[in-house]
Amino acid sequence: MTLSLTRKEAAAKIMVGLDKPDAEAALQVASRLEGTGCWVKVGMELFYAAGHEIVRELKKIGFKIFLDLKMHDIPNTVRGGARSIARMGVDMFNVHAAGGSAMMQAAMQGVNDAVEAGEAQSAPLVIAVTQLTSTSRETLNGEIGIAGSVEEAVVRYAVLAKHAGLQGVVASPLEVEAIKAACGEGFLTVTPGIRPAGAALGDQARVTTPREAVDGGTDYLVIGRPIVAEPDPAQALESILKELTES
Ligand SMILES: O=C(O)c1cc(=O)[nH]c(=O)n1[C@@H]1O[C@H](COP(=O)(O)O)[C@@H](O)[C@H]1O
Repeated sequence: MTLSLTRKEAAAKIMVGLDKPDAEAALQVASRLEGTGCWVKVGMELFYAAGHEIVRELKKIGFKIFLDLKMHDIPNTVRGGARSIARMGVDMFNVHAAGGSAMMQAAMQGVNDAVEAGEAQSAPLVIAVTQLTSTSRETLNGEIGIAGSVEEAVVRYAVLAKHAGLQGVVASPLEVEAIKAACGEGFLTVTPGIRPAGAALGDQARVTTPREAVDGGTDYLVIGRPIVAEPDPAQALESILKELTES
């Protein structure tokens, strides 16, 4: 089914991955995206270089922020990490489902700790990375040692994340239907592995176009290089929005 979205609806689904080496480069792109209504994602490259300050700057501009640090550690460490993240006032962050349910529950506890102590005004959404979108079935079976299809592995992690109390998962758009069938429509799917027709795949293994991802029922599309590595990021975002608003 082809879903017809307004421009506002389409923009609110897009999370632009600000994968840039420093604050200056990130803010240069962000300034071009200001006012569009899209989210921004701050990942390891930018956060390890520019830390809390870049999060503050992006919030000041008015962006909703997905802090993508993919925590994966013992429960006590993740609980403390989640509390620190919640204090920063981001809207969403992620942990690895492979850390198991005690670790994921600890992330939720860390968020509650911050809210109850009055350190965070509201609780960020917490989502779990299932299988990285760069992972193919060959890698899953042959290197990581998990048998079966990628979809089976993703759904198993999604169910675990749901039972641990998380609000959603990161997966490829190819697995959204199966995740929603197993975890319910309200369980969020955040999907990288988005490539406009003809764009280079790079290291991504499980991909769809923006239109296919939306038609497949995803909640959020994470898009990095097809926007931020283009000479004109605003124009690149516009052409993706155009694709999503045409029925
Ligand atoms: O958690 C993520 O955001 C993530 C999970 C995943 O499985 N695959 C994945 O690509 N990502 C992130 O999504 C972004 C995708 O970027 P592009 O491949 O450049 O569009 C990167 O910032 C990745 O770190």
